[in-house]
Amino acid sequence: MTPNSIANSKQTMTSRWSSLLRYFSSTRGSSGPVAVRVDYAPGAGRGVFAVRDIAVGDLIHTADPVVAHPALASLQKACYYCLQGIKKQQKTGRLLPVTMGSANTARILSKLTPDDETGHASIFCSMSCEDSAAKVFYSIEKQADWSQLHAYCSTHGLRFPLVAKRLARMVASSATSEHVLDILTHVNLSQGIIPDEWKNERRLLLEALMSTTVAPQSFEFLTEDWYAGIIARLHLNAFRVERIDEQDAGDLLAAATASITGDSIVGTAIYILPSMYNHDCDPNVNILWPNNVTANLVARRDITAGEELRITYIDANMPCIARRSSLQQAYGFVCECDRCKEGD
Ligand SMILES: C[S@@+](CC[C@H](N)C(=O)[O-])C[C@H]1O[C@@H](n2cnc3c(N)ncnc32)[C@H](O)[C@@H]1O
Repeated sequence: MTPNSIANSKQTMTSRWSSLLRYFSSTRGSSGPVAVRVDYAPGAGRGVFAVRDIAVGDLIHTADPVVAHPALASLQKACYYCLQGIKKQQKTGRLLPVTMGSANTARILSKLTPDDETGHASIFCSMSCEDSAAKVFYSIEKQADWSQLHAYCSTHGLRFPLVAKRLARMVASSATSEHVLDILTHVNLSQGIIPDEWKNERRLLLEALMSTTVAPQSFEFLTEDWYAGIIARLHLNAFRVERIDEQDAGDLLAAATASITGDSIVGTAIYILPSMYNHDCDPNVNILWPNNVTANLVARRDITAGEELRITYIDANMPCIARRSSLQQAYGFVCECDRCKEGD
């Protein structure tokens, strides 16, 4: 690297950082002015901080994902675009969005492919979701046979390749940039070597995309390095979107715990601002999905201006040793929160 290119890359980082901060400073809570800023958090990289006092139960801000994908097991139970729950009315067999309670009938559109091993159909909760999906990914998706990639994910219990699949289609249709996740932190590959599993997933993805009528040049970005960069970021930043049970709805801790431990996973999503939140085993913020894939960041207790806002990445009800080992394994850090220090 020449001194000039170093200066340029620093400038790019600085301007990226300030545009990110500008974005964050325009993020408003439900009640009142800007509630958060992103700054350096000692010992944990970047973090999110309160810029004003926040009361328990306040919605601090909402966040829409960069990309999301329903779990394979939820394909007939959630909107293929916004992940809103959909249930079948017993009497009529009509499909209704779960949270809206209206007669807005969801429609089964078409099978992903006629010979899709999963046999699932994609369902949208509204015309607007169907239109948005068509614009950003669905028109390309409908042309391809995803059975091999889906079967691979089912067999190996994988969800990240599905998110990468949707992101690749969004990039190919210019709905987003191939660099959209660059700003997020990522796992470091051992000796920089891309694991064979990731190479295999990327090959299945590329083969399916290449079988569409889209010009092959549209997928030039989909190199092994690009794919590895996406998966490496999903590992540290992706959220499991889970439905809040009605009985948990009034209890924020129960709802947050259910969203981490529950087996009713609706899908996987990746966000920018929520990915900047660090972990604490006694968090002051919950991340919840009351309706669909739009995340709600809600205060778990009264928070003072300047305090760092933290969520929990794991089931905080586990014993200390289990929590620490799970954080170390999945996120690569040793938790030094007050609870862990006290061995609680
Ligand atoms: C989702 S990111 C959170 C934002 C991150 N700090 C950043 O700069 O982008 C998760 C990573 O943040 C760091 N982190 C989060 N919580 C932490 C904590 N309690 N202690 C130390 N590091 C933490 C770890 O490196 C972890 O892999």
